[in-house]
Amino acid sequence: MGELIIESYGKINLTLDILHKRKDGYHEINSVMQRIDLKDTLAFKEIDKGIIIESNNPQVPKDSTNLVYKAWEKLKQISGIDRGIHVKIDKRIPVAAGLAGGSSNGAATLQAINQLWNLKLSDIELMKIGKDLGADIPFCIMGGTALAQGIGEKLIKLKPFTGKHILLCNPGIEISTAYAYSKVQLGEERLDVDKLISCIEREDLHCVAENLGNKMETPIIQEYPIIDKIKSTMIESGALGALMSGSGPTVFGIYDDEEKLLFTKDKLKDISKIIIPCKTI
Ligand SMILES: C[C@](O)(CO)[C@H](O)COP(=O)(O)OP(=O)(O)OC[C@H]1O[C@@H](n2ccc(N)nc2=O)[C@H](O)[C@@H]1O
Ligand SMILES: Nc1ncnc2c1ncn2[C@@H]1O[C@H](COP(=O)(O)OP(=O)(O)OP(=O)(O)O)[C@@H](O)[C@H]1O
Repeated sequence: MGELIIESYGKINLTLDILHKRKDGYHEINSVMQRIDLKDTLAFKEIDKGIIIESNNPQVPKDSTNLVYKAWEKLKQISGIDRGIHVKIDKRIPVAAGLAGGSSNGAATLQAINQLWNLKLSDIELMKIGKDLGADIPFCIMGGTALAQGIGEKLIKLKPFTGKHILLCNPGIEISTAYAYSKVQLGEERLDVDKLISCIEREDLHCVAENLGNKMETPIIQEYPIIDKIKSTMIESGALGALMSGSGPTVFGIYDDEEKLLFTKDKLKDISKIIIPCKTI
């Protein structure tokens, strides 16, 4: 039996407003999410029973806490099919970095098993199933550019914002998503998400870069000032805008010019080891 290869893409949040905390502990958000071409590659092979997870990155859990495991378990339960799977994760997306690496692997697994077991579930159905495993999974299935509301599962497709030069820089700290949410100051002040959407609709890159925002950024920077240092280095070296993505700590810079991106890459070398150029897709 051959392998089924699925590419598992990361995301950035161009804007992330956090509205309030719900009774179930989750937060309502208003966020523009964007797929990037930084990806893990997952290779799936059917086996008789159980699940075996392998990865080139030792930070990736191999047990039931892996979203790949959770996706397999959920589809077994829904379909009544009890077949095994062997998954090799070639990890390139930094772990616990605000880039939805785990969620994206979970989404890829739902899509892979849907094919392997011939379940004929639509993307909408997979998104509904995925939402209970992780709030970012529905977007990882949809991809592109989208407005995400609710806990992140209510998605509205936006005009594609593709081919933009992005530089990612991760200071090598892991931040748990639950922790980042717990640090947010909930208040009346709102980010202008509509403005950002209008910039995307007009294909105005400068306008997008000027209207980036993330409610998690200030409290996380208070704890990890290096994030601010990365942002200012990007801006001083020619980025149009820079922001922490999701729950952090990865910072992304937006560029209109690849030369400036490469110049920044050089400037960041002394601050961080993880510097990744990519593009929006
Ligand atoms: C920060 C973002 O990446 C922005 O896109 C997402 O909201 C996080 O999505 P995720 O990592 O898929 O989150 P989950 O794995 O579902 O949740 C992890 C934890 O984050 C918190 N959480 C998550 C999503 C949300 N809308 N509100 C929350 O309060 C909850 O404490 C939850 O227990
Ligand atoms: N397939 C996976 N790849 C990486 N981490 C995973 C995976 N499955 C579960 N995890 C766990 O999830 C935690 C968060 O990792 P992940 O890379 O998803 O963070 P993130 O990019 O901040 O995600 P998000 O933006 O969705 O909050 C890790 O600490 C890890 O233990």
